[in-house]
Amino acid sequence: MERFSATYLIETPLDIAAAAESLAGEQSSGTFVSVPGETAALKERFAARVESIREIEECSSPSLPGCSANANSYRRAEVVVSWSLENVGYNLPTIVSTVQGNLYEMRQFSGLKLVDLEFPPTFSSHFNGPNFGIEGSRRLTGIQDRPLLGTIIKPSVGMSPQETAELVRTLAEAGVDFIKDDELMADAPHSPFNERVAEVMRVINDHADRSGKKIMFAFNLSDEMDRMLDHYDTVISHGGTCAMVSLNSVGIAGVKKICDRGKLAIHGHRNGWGMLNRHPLLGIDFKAYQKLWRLVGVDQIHVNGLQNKFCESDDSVIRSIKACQEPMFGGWEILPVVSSGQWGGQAPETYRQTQSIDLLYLAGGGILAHPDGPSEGVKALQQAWEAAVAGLSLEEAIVESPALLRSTEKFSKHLCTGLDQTPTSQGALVQ
Ligand SMILES: O=C(O)[C@H](O)COP(=O)(O)O
Ligand SMILES: [Mg+2]
Repeated sequence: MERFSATYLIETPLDIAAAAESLAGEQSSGTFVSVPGETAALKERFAARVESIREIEECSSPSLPGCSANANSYRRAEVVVSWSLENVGYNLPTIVSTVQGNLYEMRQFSGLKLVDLEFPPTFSSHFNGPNFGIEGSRRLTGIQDRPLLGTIIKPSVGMSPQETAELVRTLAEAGVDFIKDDELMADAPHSPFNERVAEVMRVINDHADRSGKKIMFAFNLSDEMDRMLDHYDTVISHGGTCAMVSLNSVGIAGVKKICDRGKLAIHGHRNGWGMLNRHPLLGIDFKAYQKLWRLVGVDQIHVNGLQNKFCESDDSVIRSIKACQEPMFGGWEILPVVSSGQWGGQAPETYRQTQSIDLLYLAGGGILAHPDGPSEGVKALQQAWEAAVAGLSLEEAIVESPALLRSTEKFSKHLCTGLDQTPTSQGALVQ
């Protein structure tokens, strides 16, 4: 029977091999004590296996509270554990409970992070993967030879459907490729979903008729299941091409049901990510996280951005972008969504470090709060990316682009760029 595997970064005061065996036991046929039915034959077939252990380093204090031993030394190691597919079948919620379930609460560990996942080839025929991904998102927007450039409706909450549509009109005239609802706006009393879709799509369809360019708008479906399915149909009936879901709030099964419909590109917003990843010795690394969402079928996924407004380091963002662009089962690329405090000034460094234009690059405040208005904000973003791909630095780019110069004057002072220089000793491990 095929096996799937997970790689963990663990920290423990105990013997590493013994701690890893406890993890494998708790996450398969074992518990805190052996039970009569756990025969040698059953274990042979269903017990998780510790495949490898690579010791990394020792530290003198625990990274997390709640560890059983009061020790002087804690050891860190990378551990690979595998399970037979016979334990779970192709059941994604149960696979998640297997690889990231109760193990996080085990007293044997003072730190535990899921860093990678490997699935056997039959997963590629059982799951669709992204229906659109990078290539399909390009096809739907008609943009082939540069990053897709877009924005987020702001203020995130408080605008009526008509006001939202007016803003969309301005952005359309300015030449934006993509617009999305904020994750805080779904089906609010002051902006009912169906009404917002009707108003916004009228503007987008008019603009497409006149210019031939259809802007992709990611309407935020996130809600209870039946309403999400109804709202999905609303987007289709108005000629929309994309819908957004808050991945962590809607959950694996809900998002999969949406993706399986296969008619709209699905924009995955990962709000709540800090809770899953901010601590270097707890949670899940993006490398593993994005693989789960590719299995679910998400087409576009957020990765923050360089010099973002949050705490994620630039190195971590670059690793996330590259993880999305790495094929899974020989394809299934997912489009990385660079978003968080972006305004174009980060474009040269983003391109220098990724050498890629397969990005959806979003600036909310960075376009809408441009000192000369949103149209100039869009122009600044476009010119920043033209310069970036031509190999220019930001300093060289602003000589050519007055709009980007104005952005630089306004936005660079808002962003902290020193985070990379101050990782903790733990942060240096995995951030
Ligand atoms: O949903 C998002 O991606 C954020 O709201 C980004 O907004 P910002 O560009 O203003 O940081
Ligand atoms: Mg947002």
